[in-house]
Amino acid sequence: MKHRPASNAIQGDLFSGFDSVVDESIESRDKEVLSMPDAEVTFYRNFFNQQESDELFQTLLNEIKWRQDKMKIYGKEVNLPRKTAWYGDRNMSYKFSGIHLYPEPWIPTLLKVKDKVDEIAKVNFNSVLLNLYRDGNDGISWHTDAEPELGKNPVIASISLGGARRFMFRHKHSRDVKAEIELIHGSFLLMTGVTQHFWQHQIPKTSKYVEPRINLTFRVINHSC
Ligand SMILES: O=C(O)CCC(=O)C(=O)O
Ligand SMILES: [Fe+2]
Repeated sequence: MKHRPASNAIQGDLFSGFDSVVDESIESRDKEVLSMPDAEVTFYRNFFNQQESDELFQTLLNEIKWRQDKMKIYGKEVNLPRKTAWYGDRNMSYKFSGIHLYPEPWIPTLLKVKDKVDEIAKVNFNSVLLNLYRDGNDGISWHTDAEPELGKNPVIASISLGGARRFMFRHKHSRDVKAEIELIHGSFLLMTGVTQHFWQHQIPKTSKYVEPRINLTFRVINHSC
């Protein structure tokens, strides 16, 4: 499977409405600091090389216990438009609607990814949420990653594998302030600081043909029992 296009990692201008998109004075050639107000967002486009990314995608597709979760819309239960999974430390649980949820235990492939992500983010992540977008009908609608369990300024470390998808940001106080990046195979997007206070994000559905995509968002969940 070939996922990485030669050059169009970011389509056209990364952002509309900002003069300077990428801070080029940064130490690593592969590290791009996005110029967004009220945010700390860094993008590493070649975090994993093509071969590593291909292998990771296949292994995770086969080994993760993908679940079809449901959500309530106007009182009606419908399938989430993606498959999901949650892995993490055993001593951790997450209370949701009065019930305790426990993560699946880490598997070696996830721990390998976690080590590399921990090192760059300088965080010891204790859980990862995985999303499988089977095709363009799958997506995730506008939200922030701001559950109380994630603490005041959550660090969200997001790895993308498989078909590239648009990742859109909109400012919570002025919705016409927007940003967008294409999350390509093997890339790493790191959101820190006050980002979740000011910006929502989404992966829009698309009628264009897109390859399946796996996303991993590493998180630190403070609540434990
Ligand atoms: O798939 C992505 O890149 C984003 C997923 C996401 O925002 C989430 O799981 O909270
Ligand atoms: Fe999110």
